[in-house]
Amino acid sequence: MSSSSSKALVFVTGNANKLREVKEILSEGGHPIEVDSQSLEIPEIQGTTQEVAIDKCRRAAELVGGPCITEDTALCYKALGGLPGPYIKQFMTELGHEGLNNLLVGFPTKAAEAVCTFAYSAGPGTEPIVFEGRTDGTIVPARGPKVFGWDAVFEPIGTGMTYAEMPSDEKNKISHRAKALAKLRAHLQSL
Ligand SMILES: O=P(O)(O)OP(=O)(O)OP(=O)(O)OC[C@H]1O[C@@H](n2cnc3c(O)ncnc32)[C@H](O)[C@@H]1O
Ligand SMILES: [Mg+2]
Repeated sequence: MSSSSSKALVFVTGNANKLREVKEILSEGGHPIEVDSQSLEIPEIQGTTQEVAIDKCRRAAELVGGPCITEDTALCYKALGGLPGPYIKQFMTELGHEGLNNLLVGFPTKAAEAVCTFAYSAGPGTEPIVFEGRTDGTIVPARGPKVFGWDAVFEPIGTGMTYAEMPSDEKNKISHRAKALAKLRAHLQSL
């Protein structure tokens, strides 16, 4: 982790795996974007993914005192009307990989959408802007290393592999996070 005294863009997150993927994705392509990071746990409100993301980014900008980005990941089960959605972290912690499957016992569809919402604030008092990326998949019994969140139980449509079974560069080509970051990158480059 590093922190910044200048006005470099700061990614505020308490999740080391997110930070690693964001750095990997932003370093690719012809125009790498550099971010500093601050490991802060920001309180998260209840609401839609966008409401949660905007509120978190507002709080982060106040703490950082400059431009920052935050990221929220939701896992939305079709059979459950989009839940657990932005509350997936607590579901993951309490139920584990098996529990994330068991939630769907009795439901005909195991379809789920991984949703990544980046929020960017130019600084304290500036309304955050959000950038969203979505990847469709299926909830399956865990396969692959259980290193990052629910990666082992999410199989993106048409890949035959869970996120956890993919080499990181493969995940980064199709992931919810990569799609959201492509939009954020375009915005930052237009400033
Ligand atoms: O500090 P922040 O950035 O909020 O980090 P967090 O870990 O609290 O993250 P979220 O609030 O967005 O909660 C999302 C949950 O989903 C998990 N997660 C996020 N991205 C994921 C990915 O690409 N693959 C698997 N699990 C992921 C993550 O570990 C959390 O349990
Ligand atoms: Mg969080």
